Amino acid sequence: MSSIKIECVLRENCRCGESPVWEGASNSLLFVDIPAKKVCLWDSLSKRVQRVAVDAPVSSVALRQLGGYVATIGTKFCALNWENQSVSVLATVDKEKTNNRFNDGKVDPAGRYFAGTMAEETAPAVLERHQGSLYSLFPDHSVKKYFDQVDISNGLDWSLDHKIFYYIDSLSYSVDAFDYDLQTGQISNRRIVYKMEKDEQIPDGMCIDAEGKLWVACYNGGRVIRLDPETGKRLQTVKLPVDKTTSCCFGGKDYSEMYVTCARDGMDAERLLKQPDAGGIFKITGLGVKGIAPYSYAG
Ligand SMILES: O=C(O)[C@H](O)[C@@H](O)[C@H](O)[C@H](O)CO
Ligand SMILES: [Zn+2]
Repeated sequence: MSSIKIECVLRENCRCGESPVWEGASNSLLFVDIPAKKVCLWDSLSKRVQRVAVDAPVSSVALRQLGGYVATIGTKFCALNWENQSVSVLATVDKEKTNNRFNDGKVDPAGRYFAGTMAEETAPAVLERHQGSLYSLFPDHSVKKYFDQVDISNGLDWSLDHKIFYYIDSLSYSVDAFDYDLQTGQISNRRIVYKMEKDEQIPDGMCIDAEGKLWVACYNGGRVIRLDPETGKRLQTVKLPVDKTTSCCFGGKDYSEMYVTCARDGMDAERLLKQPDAGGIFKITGLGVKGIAPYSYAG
């Protein structure tokens, strides 16, 4: 057995930390704090953080082949120039839904930026139902809409052979799979691969490991779980010292470390006293499995 170590590497006090992405070229972790409207870049060597403020909730961030990053800000797919901190809009969705915003997003193996929307919450997981949709931004900046009726669009990733797209609508309490056509970006044949158990609470962000197994952050469950999408079985549970674990990614040397984001919003003063690292960035080592490098947006 490997010995698992969990460490809060950055006490960022995020209201809702999300979208951790490892940037190998800079040995850094990118992430967002959605309601705080900021994108952060934590240098794992110097331990320093750079922060860029934007003008609306920023729900995901990803690498861009041209340099800089892309991010979902409000209901816009945007390019983010890190050097001069400027944002340019690539496309806008849900124009008629004024209370909507983007939520989780990730780039597919062909360089398309997938992200879904949701109604803005009045409290964690309290919102008008069925307002969200799933979209992708193609490299030519055109937008494809896949489906609507989503509650909280979350965790997404692709199988190692790129033939399956994994997706979470949080309030369905399940992890779903679709057949994926990498050439066209089409999805089909939705099915459930895992149903959350009660104490696992709300499924949130997700990533795949180098063995094709899924890691799901459990919001209010204070853990990440490892799932076998082929058998539908949970293989492992790793508990963290914070309840509101929101997302996870692999990073570090050879992608052998896992980074986990979490939230403070929705915790009362007493809970916050017991969980002083809530809103921080956690590093898990000793998992004995590696991840894969993130894909970069191709437009
Ligand atoms: O980051 C997200 O996915 C949502 O924006 C968050 O608000 C919470 O994770 C959600 O409330 C949990 O269901
Ligand atoms: Zn999320």
